[in-house]
Amino acid sequence: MEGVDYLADERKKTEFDVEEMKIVWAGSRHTFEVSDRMAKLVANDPVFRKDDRVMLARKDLFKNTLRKATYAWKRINELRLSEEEASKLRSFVDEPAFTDLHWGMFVPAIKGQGTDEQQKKWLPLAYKMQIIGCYAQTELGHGSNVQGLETTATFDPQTDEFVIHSPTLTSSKWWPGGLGKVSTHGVVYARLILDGQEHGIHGFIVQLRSLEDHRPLPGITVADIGMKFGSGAYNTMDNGLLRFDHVRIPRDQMLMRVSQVTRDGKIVQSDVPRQLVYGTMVYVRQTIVQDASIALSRAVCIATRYSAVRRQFGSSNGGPETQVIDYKTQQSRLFPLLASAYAFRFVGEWLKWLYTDVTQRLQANDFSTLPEAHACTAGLKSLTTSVTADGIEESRKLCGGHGYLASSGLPELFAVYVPACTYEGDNTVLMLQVARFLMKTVSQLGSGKPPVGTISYMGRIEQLMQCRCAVKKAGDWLNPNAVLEAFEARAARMSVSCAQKLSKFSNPEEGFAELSADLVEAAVAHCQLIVVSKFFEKLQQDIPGKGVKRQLEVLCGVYSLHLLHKHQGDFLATSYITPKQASLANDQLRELYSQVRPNAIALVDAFNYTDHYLGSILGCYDGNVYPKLYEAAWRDPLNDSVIPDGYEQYIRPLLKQQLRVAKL
Ligand SMILES: CCCCCCCCCCCCCC(=O)SCCNC(=O)CCNC(=O)[C@H](O)C(C)(C)COP(=O)(O)OP(=O)(O)OC[C@H]1O[C@@H](n2cnc3c(N)ncnc32)[C@H](O)[C@@H]1OP(=O)(O)O
Ligand SMILES: Cc1cc2nc3c(=O)[nH]c(=O)nc-3n(C[C@H](O)[C@H](O)[C@H](O)COP(=O)(O)OP(=O)(O)OC[C@H]3O[C@@H](n4cnc5c(N)ncnc54)[C@H](O)[C@@H]3O)c2cc1C
Repeated sequence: MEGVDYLADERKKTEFDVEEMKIVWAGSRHTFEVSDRMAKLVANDPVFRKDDRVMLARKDLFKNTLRKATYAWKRINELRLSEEEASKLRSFVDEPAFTDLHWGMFVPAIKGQGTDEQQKKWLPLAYKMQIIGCYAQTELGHGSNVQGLETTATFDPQTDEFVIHSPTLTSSKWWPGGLGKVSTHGVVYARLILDGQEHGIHGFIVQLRSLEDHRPLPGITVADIGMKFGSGAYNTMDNGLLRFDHVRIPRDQMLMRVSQVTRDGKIVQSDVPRQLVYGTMVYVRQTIVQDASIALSRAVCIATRYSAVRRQFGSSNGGPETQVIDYKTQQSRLFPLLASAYAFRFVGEWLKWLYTDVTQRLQANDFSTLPEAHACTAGLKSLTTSVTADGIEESRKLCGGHGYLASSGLPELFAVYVPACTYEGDNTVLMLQVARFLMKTVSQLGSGKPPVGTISYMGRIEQLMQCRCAVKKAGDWLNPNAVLEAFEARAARMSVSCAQKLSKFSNPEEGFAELSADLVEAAVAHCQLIVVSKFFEKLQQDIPGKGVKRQLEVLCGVYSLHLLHKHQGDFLATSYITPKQASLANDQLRELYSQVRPNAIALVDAFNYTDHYLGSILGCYDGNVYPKLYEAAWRDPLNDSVIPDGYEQYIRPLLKQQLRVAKL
């Protein structure tokens, strides 16, 4: 029935102020209002319909995306939206497109690595979309190993130009989003060669297509790399391949904030560290952490609402069956994901602050916090995307058979999201960067330079190596200090243990390679500690609204104790806790699930997602799932006719043949 709220009884159980929780989730009242306005604008505009996306063939799908992206740009200009509003509007359109790379990587690369003059020349064109750009770094042969890229940029002093060339098949650029069919320009990463000498990887602005007729410029071969995982999903994006045959660009199109090439072909290094060539990746990793909480919360919202609607078993005296959300097994799979979504939201907020802080310091030539910013963005990108990708798949299973239907929204969400574990740095490769940072920190302990920021706990290494958990009863695990010390001791001990093993190798690189699986585990422990500690820091803020802080305390407990339970092997092996204390943590966790239960629907309502954005029948706000599933089945093109196409050609002859066999 239209207008009936099938989840009304659930909403009546709520013990906190949902409207205030929406503000906490959004980050501020202002952000909430902007998001809410942009989400509704998109949801109410039929051009942004997306329920037919998974049915479209690639060409139609791609053209449809072009239509939506250009219409979104038109609306942004007509309504004179601010940068913040425009970015929100694009995210609610919820369809990967060339514009993501243009705004998300091409523009930031020029901003971060271009000189003032270069920014003045290129940014106005990019801001008006008079040129469209991509980020062309990865090649067929190398993605993770950026130093291994093969494209060359050779300076020709005669003409004052760089010659961009792809010397091998494996040097073909491969994957850049927006490159395949749309981009007119790219920031292309290549090995700089001056007078026969190599000078490492640098970024160059290269025009790829004519601004008149969109044809590739002379010497350029460009195409789409083909279909990717899933239907709909990331196939809206034209990931591309690109080859250069001695393509010439003016010298001033090398991005020269980090190093400059002079008219006579000499390289001049500025004070800026060379790692800033990787700066765009640091920026995007930080945004990916913020996006992880969005993707996970969408999946959790769908699974939570459906778990309250779905009933199986347990009817007594003809009464209703049990809501599947009441099964402890369902809660133990669902509520940690709900808590993780909130945890990632807060750590993402903090990481954005850290990134802004490091950017301001870099502008003042203070490079001291760059290694920590790299380790935090790399590690948290890796941790949050892995948990989110697994969490979306778990949410699908939490919805039983119906979760496998495209109309649940979960298969497409998974297919769109899962490459986040690979792009912007493979998650294992990134955790190894964190491990390097940790090993360096341990080796410098006692050098008189105290570790700061997220690594400051290492400054108390002696205490952390010796302390023992003081928990005596389950409720003691609600004490933030007990939880924090447990995570600090576990992380510190795992790092020190790796460092001790490493010191036995005469060749440290060999040791690092041999111990890399243990090192990744130590890095994960460190990153989980960061997330837990940022959740506790959030709770120290003034949080208004009836019961809001209390709910967040419960979720923080669920997040940290479920990690403790899942990784109890680490905590036990490092001898910080006893088996009895591990068991008490699990008892407390079960108790916390009971406290989440009456608030579960309100906790996902606080994400404030429109039905359009969720794109899921199972997750619709009113919970009226069954009639909607039934109607959606009838909308499938296979049901356009009672007798399917192909009946005469295949089914009829088959049945006839079986008849003949039966007669024999
Ligand atoms: C609104 C926004 C929307 C978002 C839009 C986007 C949507 C998303 C769409 C999808 C878009 C997908 C788009 C895409 O996918 S774009 C392509 C993304 N590609 C990658 O992420 C490649 C991954 N590989 C690397 O980053 C490097 O090559 C690594 C790091 C693995 C090694 O590298 P290398 O072999 O050179 O280094 P080293 O290990 O010898 O270390 C040397 C030193 O450098 C330091 N170091 C290393 N890296 C950094 C750094 N970054 N900042 C600061 N420092 C750094 C390091 O700590 C060490 O320091 P020290 O120990 O010597 O002191
Ligand atoms: C959807 C999508 C969009 C993309 N968009 C862009 C884009 O816009 N621009 C762009 O330039 N690139 C883009 N990429 C490329 C992406 O950045 C790379 O694929 C990514 O960095 C991983 O590199 P790789 O493919 O070389 O993986 P590989 O490094 O080949 O990884 C293969 C396996 O080897 C392991 N491995 C590799 N090195 C090590 C090591 N040192 N130690 C231990 N294990 C290791 C990895 O863990 C992984 O299991 C995109 C990729 C995808 C999937």
